[in-house]
Amino acid sequence: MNLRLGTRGSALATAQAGQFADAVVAAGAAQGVEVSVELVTVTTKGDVDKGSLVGLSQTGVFVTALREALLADECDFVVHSLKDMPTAPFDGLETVAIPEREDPRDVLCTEGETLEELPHGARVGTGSPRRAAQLLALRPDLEVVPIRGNVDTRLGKVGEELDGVVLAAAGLNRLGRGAEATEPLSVDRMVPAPGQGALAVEIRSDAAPALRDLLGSLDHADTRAAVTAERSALATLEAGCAAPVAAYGTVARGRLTLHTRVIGADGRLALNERNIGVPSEAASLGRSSGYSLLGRGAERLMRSS
Ligand SMILES: NCc1[nH]cc(CCC(=O)O)c1CC(=O)O
Repeated sequence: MNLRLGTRGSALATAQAGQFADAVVAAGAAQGVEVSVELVTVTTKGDVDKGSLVGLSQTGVFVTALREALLADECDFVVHSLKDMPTAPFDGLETVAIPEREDPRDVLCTEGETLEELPHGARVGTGSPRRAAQLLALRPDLEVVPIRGNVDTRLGKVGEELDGVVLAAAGLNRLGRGAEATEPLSVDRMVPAPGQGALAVEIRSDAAPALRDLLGSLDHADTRAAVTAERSALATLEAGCAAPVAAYGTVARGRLTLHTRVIGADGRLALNERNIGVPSEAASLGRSSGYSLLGRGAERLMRSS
């Protein structure tokens, strides 16, 4: 089977596409099918536009061009960072696999100081309202500096105009730069973005059964349940990935635990919900967590940012 995998051209996107392509080839070999995967680079509006990420990402610019290329049969499947995917389903496409999640945590990258050790008023860069608010909750004295750009650009500012940046561990690891993380921030201190560290693999709804089976074999049930709950909380809150909404689910011993956090822009007020359910009802667990937060005033808190 000769397959075309559509990917963005950024270093992170091509790294994760390449790693996933290797996994597809290995899955084929395990099933006795010879598979080759060719990467097809698609340029997205998010790669071109130099404006602020906030607002842009909400409309899923990173994702739309890949989906259009898939619908136009320029490729056979695409891989997205699940974190960047809008929660609304997309007509004509389906998520055939959510592979096992990478490290879901955010990490602080500095010249050696931990978050606690950074000097008073240190400048820490992030373009994410979720990271900014949680940073301020932990260290109200910090100056959070809005930045965007690829991982390389962000890391390059450390020791220059910034004392540190916060990035996703998964992105650094996929780029082979995990050693540049100074301190992983625990999922309780810095609750991750819904879907952080996970990938979503999409195919056309009319894809051949052999392709569907091959890619479907890479689905990881526990990851799928966890991110389904996280994203359903996000959708219930009617928040995009630029909102100060964090959600992290885990499956252990047949139970799905979901921690959802909505936090005001200055970090002084946070609402937390911790809910436990079963993986088969992940979506409803996320929904009830979202509704509880709305009932407790989450909407006003989200508007404050
Ligand atoms: N919004 C950008 C983005 N989308 C996915 C990742 C990498 C990690 C992941 O899969 O969550 C990143 C970079 C980052 O947030 O540091």
